Amino acid sequence: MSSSLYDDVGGLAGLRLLSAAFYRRVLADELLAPVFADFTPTHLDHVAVWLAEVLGGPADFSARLGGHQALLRSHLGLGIRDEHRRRWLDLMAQAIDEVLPDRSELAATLMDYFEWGTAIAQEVSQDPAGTDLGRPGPTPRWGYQGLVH
Ligand code: HEM
Repeated sequence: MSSSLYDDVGGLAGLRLLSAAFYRRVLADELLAPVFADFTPTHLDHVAVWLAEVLGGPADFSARLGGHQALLRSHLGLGIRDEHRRRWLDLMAQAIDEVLPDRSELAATLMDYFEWGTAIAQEVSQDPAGTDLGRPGPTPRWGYQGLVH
């Protein structure tokens, strides 16, 4: 109960498995594959490192991958539509089901984060590449009670 989401998903190894299960689905999906046309395997690893930081693990995305600012910038210009976001969430729910321990509170909490985070990604994606995002603040942290900060 007092453990972090990071521990409960199995740390970075668990998040890599989740990321791989998710992108296997994304790249086979006719709606999302074109959005991810520039996908590279580093993307998979970067998503795992981002999630580790958000879920209470090491702050490596901030330390070596550009932090919150870089995460937001990755989505500029993508023009994500509602149906893209819904499909993204469907595929993530399937990936969670496939690779994470069978714990409904953990899955529900992760999906709360993904509902919140995908809305931000969609909003940012309407702005063109190169838009100045100002100072977005530190990487958000998510726990069993929702947004920590
Ligand atoms: C909580 C929600 C999300 C998280 C945590 C997330 C995470 C990330 C991360 C970490 C990157 C950078 C990858 C890298 O550095 O290589 C990225 C890029 C990207 N994201 Fe997201 N993302 C989210 C939502 C979405 C949604 C809803 C879409 C579209 C439906 C999307 C589409 C993309 C695309 C197309 C890229 C660039 C791909 C590439 O560089 O090959 N993301 N995302």
